[in-house]
Amino acid sequence: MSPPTMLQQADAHHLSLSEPKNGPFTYTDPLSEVPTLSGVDTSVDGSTPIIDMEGLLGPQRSEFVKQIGHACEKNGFFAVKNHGIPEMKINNMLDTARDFFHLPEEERLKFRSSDPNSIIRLVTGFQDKTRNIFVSRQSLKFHCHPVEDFKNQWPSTPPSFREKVGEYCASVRKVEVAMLEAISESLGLERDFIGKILKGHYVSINFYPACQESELNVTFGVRTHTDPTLITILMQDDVPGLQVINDDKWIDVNPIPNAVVVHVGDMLQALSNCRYKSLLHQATVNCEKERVSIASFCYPSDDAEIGPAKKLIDDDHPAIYKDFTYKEFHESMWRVKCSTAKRLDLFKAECDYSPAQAPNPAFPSPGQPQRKAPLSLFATPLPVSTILPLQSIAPPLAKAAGLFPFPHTRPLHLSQPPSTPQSPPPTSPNASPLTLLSSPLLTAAHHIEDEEIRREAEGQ
Ligand SMILES: O=C(O)CCC(=O)C(=O)O
Ligand SMILES: [Fe+2]
Repeated sequence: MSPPTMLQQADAHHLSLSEPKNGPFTYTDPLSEVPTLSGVDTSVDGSTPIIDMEGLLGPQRSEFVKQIGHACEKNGFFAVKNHGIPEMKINNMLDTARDFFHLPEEERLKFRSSDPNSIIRLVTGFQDKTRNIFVSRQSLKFHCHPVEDFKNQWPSTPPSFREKVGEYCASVRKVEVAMLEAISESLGLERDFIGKILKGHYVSINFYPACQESELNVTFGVRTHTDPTLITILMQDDVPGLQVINDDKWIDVNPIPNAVVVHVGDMLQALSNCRYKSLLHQATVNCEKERVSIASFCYPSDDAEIGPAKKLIDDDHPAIYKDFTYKEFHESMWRVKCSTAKRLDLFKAECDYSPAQAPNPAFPSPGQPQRKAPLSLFATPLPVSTILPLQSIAPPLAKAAGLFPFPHTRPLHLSQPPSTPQSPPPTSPNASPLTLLSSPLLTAAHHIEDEEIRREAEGQ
């Protein structure tokens, strides 16, 4: 018998770590709760607002700015055509991404890292045993602005990786800058208002293998989350998979050839004083075809002040958030356990909790022992992957948080109950966000598992 591969070894370790325990389960996150398998409306074509970026360069600019503002406010996302990224660069990027994920696993595993601050890291699929969900996305995440500062740390195989990825990243950066200018203007702010705090750009190459059936309940490509960004620019190949919440419905955002999709992220929600809401989205997997998407996350500099823009605050629109720095937000994201749709709540004006009070497994303070990286973060834990017609829940938690205007919530149900049911405590609609925080009573195994789930959910 051949020796186990690195992934199989890591998987064995993962399974031993993540056996569900009976300890107190203080963390409830309906957004990543078990999805429903039916009863979800998906949209008809035509529900994706499409912006022609060329319009921003012409005499009708203000009209296009208005369209962008409307799409951010009403939908939280829009597609952009004529963005100026040459088709060849897009195809090269998608091909290179596929080539990378078709490399032997040893080659890919060179990039695994437990450090959320590392320049580059590989994250693979995992099983959330508590909820009996398999999350199939594998992703290579890396910093890329300016390209020259980072590309030496990117893969040298496939041999064209650095060149092709560098070309795409440099082009997509121009779109980000142009979009942030238009978005600033759409809020009535100076054109460079958001650009002035813009710092990096981080890419996640997402690879969703084609799935087969297994006995697990549900497979997600990536679970419901918001992105911790100003905006995210997503390029999809031709395989559908992206779904977003819109008007209380999950809708498919099917690929439009050569168009990118722009999402509102958490930082823009804060800056805009909640006028633009961070987009809840997820990705499904496909039975027959693998899928690739390229997410470009643009984020502010560490010391950037991210409160609501002063111009957007008045008696009718009091500040919903305090001023905080991106560094504080980013650290709290790893420090505090809560769903991605709740993490901004810790910075709400009325919230007197300091995220710095929570222990931080990812950034230990001096004297706090460094947690060993859960191998499961990097392992593809299952030889099989599931595919069921995946749909997900409407997010009652987001409704409770006042984030999204859901007139009703859908029931949570499964075609069959999870094999290891674990009931979270009931969440009252008026519960303070702090009821979702981690508890020191949480067992180590839960800690690791939730940490892992959160990393995955954050689109990080
Ligand atoms: O692949 C997709 O369509 C979504 C990916 C995503 O949400 C992310 O990388 O944050
Ligand atoms: Fe995302």
